[in-house]
Amino acid sequence: MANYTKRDEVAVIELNNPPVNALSFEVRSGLQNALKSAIDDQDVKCIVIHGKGKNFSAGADIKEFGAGTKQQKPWITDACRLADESSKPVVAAIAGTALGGGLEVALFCHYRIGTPSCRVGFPEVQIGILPGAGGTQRLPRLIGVNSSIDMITSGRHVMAEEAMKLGILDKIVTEDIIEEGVKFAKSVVGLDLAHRILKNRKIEAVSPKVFDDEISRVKKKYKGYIAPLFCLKAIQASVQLPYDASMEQELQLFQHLVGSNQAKAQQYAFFAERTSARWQLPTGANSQNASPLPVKTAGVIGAGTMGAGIALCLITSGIPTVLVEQDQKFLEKGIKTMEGDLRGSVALKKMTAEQAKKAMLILKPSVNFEDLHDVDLVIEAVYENLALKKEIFAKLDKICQPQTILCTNTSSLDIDMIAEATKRMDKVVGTHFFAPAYIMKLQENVYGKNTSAETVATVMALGRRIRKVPVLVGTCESFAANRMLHPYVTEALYLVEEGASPYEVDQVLEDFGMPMGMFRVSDLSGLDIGYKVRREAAKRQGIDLTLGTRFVNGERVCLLADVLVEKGRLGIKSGKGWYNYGSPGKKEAIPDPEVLDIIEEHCRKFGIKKQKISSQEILERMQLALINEGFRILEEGIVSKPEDIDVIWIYGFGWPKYMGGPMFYANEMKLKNVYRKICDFHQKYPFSIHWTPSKLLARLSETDLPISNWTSLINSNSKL
Ligand SMILES: CCCCCCCC/C=C\C=C\CC(=O)SCCNC(=O)CCNC(=O)[C@H](O)C(C)(C)COP(=O)(O)OP(=O)(O)OC[C@H]1O[C@@H](n2cnc3c(N)ncnc32)[C@H](O)[C@@H]1OP(=O)(O)O
Repeated sequence: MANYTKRDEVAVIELNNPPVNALSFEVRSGLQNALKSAIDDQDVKCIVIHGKGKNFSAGADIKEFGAGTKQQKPWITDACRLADESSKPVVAAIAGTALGGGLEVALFCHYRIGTPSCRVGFPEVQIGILPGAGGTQRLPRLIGVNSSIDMITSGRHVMAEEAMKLGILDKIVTEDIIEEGVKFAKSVVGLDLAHRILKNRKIEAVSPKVFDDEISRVKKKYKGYIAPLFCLKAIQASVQLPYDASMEQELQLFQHLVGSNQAKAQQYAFFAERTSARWQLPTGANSQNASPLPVKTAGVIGAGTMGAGIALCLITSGIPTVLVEQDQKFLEKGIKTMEGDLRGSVALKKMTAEQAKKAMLILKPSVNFEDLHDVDLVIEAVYENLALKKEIFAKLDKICQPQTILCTNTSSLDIDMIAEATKRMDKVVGTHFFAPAYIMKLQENVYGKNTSAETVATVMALGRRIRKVPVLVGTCESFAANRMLHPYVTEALYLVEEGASPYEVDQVLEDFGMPMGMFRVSDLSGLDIGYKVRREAAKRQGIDLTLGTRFVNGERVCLLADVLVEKGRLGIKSGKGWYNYGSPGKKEAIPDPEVLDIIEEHCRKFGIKKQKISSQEILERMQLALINEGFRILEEGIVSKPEDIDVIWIYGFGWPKYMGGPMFYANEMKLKNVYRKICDFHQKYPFSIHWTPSKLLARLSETDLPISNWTSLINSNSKL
């Protein structure tokens, strides 16, 4: 709803829908009625609109765009048209965020003032739609076409200072926002409002070439996403058509997008991220009843690629950090990497040179473990070796304060075994970052059997603070993220053995929307890593893995990647892997006939008959293999809800948001179809353990219920 009060001759309208004042039906009706009252009231000379609590408004209520619901009238435009027509000045007083429809409300006002920390923006593209209440028409009239294209197609939030420079804000105020709003509104009473009404403003002439260039840029930058292209169409309409006609065009484009599959998937992804922040432990402790410990200072052990990246996340979030390496030379190398990454961020305008400098000032590089004595939390990021990690944790247990939380960045080792090296098993937890740690958003937090709720709450809160998307998972071999990768990678290798080329497989995945095909990713990570991991794992089981091995414990294996390694093809670092890169370190991946010969030779050796495999089969086998593993992970309680898996794939491996994530994808395919196809593959490939259908999937597929119901069904266990 919207509250209406008066302060002398000033009407104050408060958007009231906590926590973010989303513009639900009640708020829109309330705003319309309040504006009407203020305009009709002879004593009112000016009007201020503000948001209750910390935010002005986060825009339209996204839940109202859900499948099948039509937004009830009044729409934002209906409510705000009154402001356009008002002869009394209307001022938007912005604290916190004014996003999407929230900013559109503000653009209907004659003036906008904001606090120094306020943010404005049109993030609609991120949920698959466009600003549908005149944003694409009014912003270009206020700040010009080029800046509008940037803001609307990127969806980025613009901070107060930049908003002021662009002309979105008329003033930045430092005192109480309502008081300032009232003061400002009084000061503009009697001034001519004609030029303050945005719909009346002339729009600059822009050549069609600008839009042609922008279409090419957007297609490349936001590959596969349709919303940014629709935004461009709407902005172009603002240039080409009179206001009323282009508003109509904006609405039509909006309506098309709002019913699209991409919008459905992206909005699902928006809420999945928030759902996955609501964690729960098997003990019943959860994000509602556990409190995080304060993290004022942190430590990182290991200044390699991962350690340096993690330290960078911490210092750029304002957390003073001690970075410990055992060797001065490695430490210096790590610092150089960090400085280089910061320079990159400055060049990309993600931060100022001043901010980068400030970040480095709170880094304390050290070769002395004792320097970790007073930090609140330590993240160990040395290489994957259980004995080494145990040794480090035993040492940390002695050096650090009793309340200090000890985290490991292990991607596969048993958290409980690491914790056993300490006398504080409740304070040991996995914080698994993804390479490059400074860039990738996923933080897979792993609890062990003794990890306390307080510890989990602390690392989940830390994740958000350092701008990551934290997801909580339980302990199992490779945890949730990498465990799901295993069948995906394995199936890709089988497909290549059976007749698809690595380049066809990659093309299919990239056409689907993955940022890189599986074979390109392997080249980037280095094929030798998998080679070593496979050999060590086999050794632990007493198996001697050779290039002649075809089965391990009755399961088919394909060691084609190892054949490449033994030929010196380690990936990008050696200039050759699945692709040819010309020379080591170069990034351009060129398909290599030599690799096709190696595959040919491998297949001849084992008598494998090659056949034509369709793109559809490639996609289905790779996606369904990982989806089946996802259901097993869910079934075992390693994650507590399907959204966790989708968030992991979106933020850890670049699954396109417009496809929602693998569990959402399965939901869209209908589980009975997913299950049937998995059963078919199981029958066809009995020696691939990953095709054994998940029992949970089998049971859920009988219910035909949508993904939003799976968690309660799993928890209640009633119908399963
Ligand atoms: C079909 C017929 C056509 C009808 C024509 C209609 C014409 C349409 C006209 C206008 C259309 C406008 C489009 C929009 O405005 S779409 C919304 C655009 N805004 C956004 O995308 C902003 C989304 N929100 C955020 O980015 C963040 O929430 C932020 C505001 C930055 C606050 O972040 P933070 O403090 O971290 O808090 P949370 O993200 O955890 O959010 C708190 C809870 O609030 C829920 N939330 C947030 N925003 C919305 C929203 N816009 N709608 C509904 N709910 C929202 C969020 O889910 C959290 O909920 P919970 O605690 O339950 O998880």
